[in-house]
Amino acid sequence: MGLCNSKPSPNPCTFASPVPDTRIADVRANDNSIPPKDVPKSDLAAGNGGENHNEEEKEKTGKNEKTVLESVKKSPFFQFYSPSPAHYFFSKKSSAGRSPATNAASANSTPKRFFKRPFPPPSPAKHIRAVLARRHGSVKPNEAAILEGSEAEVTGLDKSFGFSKHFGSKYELGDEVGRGHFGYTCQAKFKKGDLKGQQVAVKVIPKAKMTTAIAIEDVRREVKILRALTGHNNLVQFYDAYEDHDNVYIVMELCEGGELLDRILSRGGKYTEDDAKAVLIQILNVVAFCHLQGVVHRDLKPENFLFTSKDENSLLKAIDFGLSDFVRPDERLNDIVGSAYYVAPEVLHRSYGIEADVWSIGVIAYILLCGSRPFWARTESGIFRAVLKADPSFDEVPWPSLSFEAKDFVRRLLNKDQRKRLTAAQALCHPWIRSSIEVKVPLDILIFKLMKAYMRSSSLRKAALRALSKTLTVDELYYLKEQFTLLEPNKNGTISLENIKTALMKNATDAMRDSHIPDFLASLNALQYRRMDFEEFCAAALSVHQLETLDRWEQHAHCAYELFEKDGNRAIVIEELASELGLSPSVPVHAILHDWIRHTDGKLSFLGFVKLLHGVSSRNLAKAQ
Ligand SMILES: Nc1ncnc2c1ncn2[C@@H]1O[C@H](COP(=O)(O)OP(=O)(O)OP(=O)(O)O)[C@@H](O)[C@H]1O
Ligand SMILES: [Ca+2]
Ligand SMILES: [Ca+2]
Repeated sequence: MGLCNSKPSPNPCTFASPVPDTRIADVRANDNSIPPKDVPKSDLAAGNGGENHNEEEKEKTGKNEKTVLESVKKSPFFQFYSPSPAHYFFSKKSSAGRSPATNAASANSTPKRFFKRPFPPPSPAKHIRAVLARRHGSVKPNEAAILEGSEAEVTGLDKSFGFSKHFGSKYELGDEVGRGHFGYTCQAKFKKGDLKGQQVAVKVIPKAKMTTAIAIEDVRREVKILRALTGHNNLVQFYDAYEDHDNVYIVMELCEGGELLDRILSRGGKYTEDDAKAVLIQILNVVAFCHLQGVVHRDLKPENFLFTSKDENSLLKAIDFGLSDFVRPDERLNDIVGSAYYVAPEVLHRSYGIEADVWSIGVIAYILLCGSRPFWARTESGIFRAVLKADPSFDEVPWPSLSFEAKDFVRRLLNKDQRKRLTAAQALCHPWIRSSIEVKVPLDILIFKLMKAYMRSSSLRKAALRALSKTLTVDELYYLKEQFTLLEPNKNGTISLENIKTALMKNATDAMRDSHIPDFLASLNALQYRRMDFEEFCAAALSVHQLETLDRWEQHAHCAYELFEKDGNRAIVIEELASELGLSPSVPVHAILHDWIRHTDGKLSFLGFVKLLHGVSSRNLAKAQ
């Protein structure tokens, strides 16, 4: 484990450094000059002194990080935020259109920002990609351009976005309020009109940093997604985008309460369970909303959530859609992007979807509750190893004193298997969340994915799922009931295809069209001529993979099998079963399905029943062979 201790430090421009992905990291790495008095230098040496340790030693040192943060906080020499010599280089006042190098220190920026490097690499995603590529020795020629794009100046790129060119005449740019790898954000004021004097935030992205077609596309997509996603309370309000010869300007609502990370730090790293809940509910809500629209954020971390005001109960807003993308529920993405501490294992395996965001929320939840990072090491490869192992510790203080539900909640978000992980909407139904606060559960995109699979299933599988749905407990039914209610406006006990479409349209933004969710729904057309009652809905929308994670799964399955025996099981020959399952003739059905059928009476065996519940395809059966 490692402490969440500070803001991003300069991301080394070369990838050879042993410093962990500093997007999330570690002001310590920057301050070589003034170590806090009480803290052993070795513990601070994440960025520069770490080379004295071998990696195991370094990871051990990390275990003490909590104590380190505490002593660091107590120390009168808590100088991590104090200006390094670079401060003098940065200490001029901000003005519009200037190089970010001269913009780092403004009256409103916290001193730690002085440590930001003038020209960090344009994409942290590349950072992760590059590390992996080096490790696997597999940089493909087209990736080489992505990886090295920041170094190799690419000419002939079209850097016009078609945005309005009148930024300067509409807004007066003020002080810098924040900075990331891609740009810097300033306050600005409307110069004239009804809104004269009203404050906004402007993210300025220098075109000089857009050195590859991919970097340009990233900015285009960031604006497209911000423009399309509107109307959620926990999402920063986008106003407009502008450009001139030097920069792109993204104008949005000004959030004056600072980053979630700063608030975590100011509380000494820890939140009470109730305070953590209040933060997590807002994060889960906005992420469920993005997922319903078919948008995956891909860079969820405490730096990318801002409070609207300094108020304790201020609203939290998601920002920075710079790495976001459109994705359908049945689509897998393969580009490795994100921030190392928060990246999900399946992203490193290059096959992921919206579930990756929920993993990152799990990491945030873990940090909120205990003040430490769940996956920590001093090198990038060490962090990736920890992520891939996906075995966060719940043994150390304060975990033993936290509630069982809190731990269960975090565990279910940090499930290594993306199919077993809770969705954002499901997480809002977790007993830990709903025990103390009444939460309005949003519509879950997972429902549509599962219903689609159900509609395409054989009658035998539908019967098996029905049997399983009858074994669900009140807690498990809570989420399904909530979802059903959202789809059932007439409260007549059944839903139709029309109801589903209406519910979606009610929640739709332009992003939903761009992510092709309506096309995805075409598969539910079989519902056109009939309605679905709650019982069938439960069978259609339950996730077998998720139920499998429960301690009582065995009981569920046996109980369901007994029900299936009474009402659904029937004698079936292997060929018929194969055809029911839609297996292709190339699958050696006798070898595979032999044990699925009970030899005494030719009906489905328990093994066959459980396999059927999971759903089979020729492909996964061939793989299992
Ligand atoms: N609407 C806003 N109101 C106030 N501050 C903001 C706003 N948007 C961004 N900021 C500040 O600017 C910082 C950088 O913005 P943002 O995260 O969008 O940039 P980035 O370059 O994409 O960052 P990253 O390095 O995480 O990719 C934020 O962390 C925050 O401190
Ligand atoms: Ca950011
Ligand atoms: Ca970003």
